[in-house]
Amino acid sequence: MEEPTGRLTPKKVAVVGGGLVGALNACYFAKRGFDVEVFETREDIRQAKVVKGRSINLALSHRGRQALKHVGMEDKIVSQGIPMHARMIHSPSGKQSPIPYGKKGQFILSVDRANLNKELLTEAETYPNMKMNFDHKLKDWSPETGLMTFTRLDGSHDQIQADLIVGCDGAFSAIRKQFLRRSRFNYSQTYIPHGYMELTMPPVNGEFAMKPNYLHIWPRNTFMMIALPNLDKTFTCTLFMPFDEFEKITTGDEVMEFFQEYFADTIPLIGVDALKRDYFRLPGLAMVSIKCSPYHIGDKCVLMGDAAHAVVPFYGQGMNAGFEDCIVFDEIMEQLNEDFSAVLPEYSRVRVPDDHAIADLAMYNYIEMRAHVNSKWFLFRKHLDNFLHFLLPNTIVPLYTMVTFTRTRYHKAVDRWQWQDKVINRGLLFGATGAVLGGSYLLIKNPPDINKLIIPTEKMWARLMSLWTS
Ligand SMILES: Cc1cc2nc3c(=O)[nH]c(=O)nc-3n(C[C@H](O)[C@H](O)[C@H](O)COP(=O)(O)OP(=O)(O)OC[C@H]3O[C@@H](n4cnc5c(N)ncnc54)[C@H](O)[C@@H]3O)c2cc1C
Ligand SMILES: COc1ccc2c(c1)CN(c1nc(C(=O)N(C)c3cc(Cl)c(F)cc3C(=O)O)c(Cl)s1)C2
Repeated sequence: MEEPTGRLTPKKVAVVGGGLVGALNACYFAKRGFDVEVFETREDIRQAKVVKGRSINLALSHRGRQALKHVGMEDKIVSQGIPMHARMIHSPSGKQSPIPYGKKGQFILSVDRANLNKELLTEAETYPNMKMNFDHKLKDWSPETGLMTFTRLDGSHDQIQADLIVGCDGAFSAIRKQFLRRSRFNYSQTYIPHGYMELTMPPVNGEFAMKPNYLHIWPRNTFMMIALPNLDKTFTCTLFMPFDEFEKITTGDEVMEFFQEYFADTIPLIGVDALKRDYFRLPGLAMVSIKCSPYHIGDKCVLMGDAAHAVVPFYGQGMNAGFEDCIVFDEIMEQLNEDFSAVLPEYSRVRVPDDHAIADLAMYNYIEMRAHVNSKWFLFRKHLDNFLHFLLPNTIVPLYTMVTFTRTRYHKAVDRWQWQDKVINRGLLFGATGAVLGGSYLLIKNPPDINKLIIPTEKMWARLMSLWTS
């Protein structure tokens, strides 16, 4: 808009949703000099006693760190996180096997969700061209005029106009509702049959109950638990289980039977009374996968974060992907001179394939882990990945390495992984064929003395199998 002085007044950007992505996005737009207003339905969480979150802690990896770095927040957030250099796989017998995430110095971070959100809100408020509006729930908005209607706790309404509306209002986005009414808007939503429940593992004599710099995993096919460390020396354990299994456990004794069968080593660490009490504190929570396209309407509105792509957490990438949305959008703003009519369609064109790829990957990993992954298979696959990467570092890069430790576009990481899988499978096939052919040739050329062959006895097989399953 042109002021009487001829000076251009900054365009107004409304960020709807002051969660992790909204708070970070507010910093990105404010840094560019826009007049930014954040509208968040909750009260200011920095004043709240308890913050109800979807997960108490999260894994922050490269993509998320790069996004934080762009607004000068990486060092502060990393300093408040706990490095996890490896996974620690817990077998049913309680055996613990570490698998490094990569080379020395390659680690992911366990960060506290509420603290991260608070830090980002506080950083956003340091910009003079920023206005925070808590207790503002978006009820409706018009794609034609950009007029938004917010309701307050006291029942009053606010009507707000903006040049650009950025929908960061999460998986059940109110902004996205207007998209659903439009022709050629694609939308899919899948609830998975598993739910999750968080349990706390307290310190033992003031120290972590388990080794702290690991992402602890108890892979049990249908069931799985993971544990991430917190700065207060507790672990937040997240139990993943089908809802119909959650519903079968109705008494404290049944909780104990279940944990004795699947997660016996955690019982003394979480505590019997705490398990019996906390298991019934909240029901298992649902996990949904949402994909949609395009992410924009005209030059007026764009969706980012879970509002655009809610993913199941089985790659630890939801927040990292949402944070990366902010960098990608900002890079396109730079390329196209902040011309919203060009930036928004280009953002959809570039970002939709990548966010859909990570949504598919996370769902694939959920199905894979539910079906095939127990502790032995998990160990085998990760060691195989790391071995092949060691052998052919520039040819075989594990998928999780590309996803977690690089900014390789998600869809290109999937393409590369599918190519690698073909190469490995062909290699294994040729290798096996070669071994069979070579072995047969040698057997024909030099037949063995049948009397000297060691035929495994029943007892030997039993011993072998007991070793394998222990
Ligand atoms: C169990 C679990 C584990 C996870 N682990 C990881 C992990 O390890 N690593 C990772 O990267 N990601 C993880 N995630 C995903 C991550 O939590 C989300 O991707 C991330 O929170 C998305 O941030 P967001 O800001 O887009 O949405 P949200 O965090 O949902 O924030 C949306 C905000 O919008 C506000 N809002 C909603 N509706 C309105 C409205 N109508 N008007 C105004 N405001 C509104 C909400 O109050 C909220 O503050 C996990 C998720 C779950 C469920
Ligand atoms: C707070 O709640 C949650 C819930 C789930 C997750 C996280 C935090 C953090 N998560 C991470 N996943 C990866 C990963 O790439 N893969 C393939 C894995 C996937 C699963 Cl399911 C797993 F158990 C281990 C790995 C692993 O490789 O360690 C990371 Cl790397 S971090 C999953």
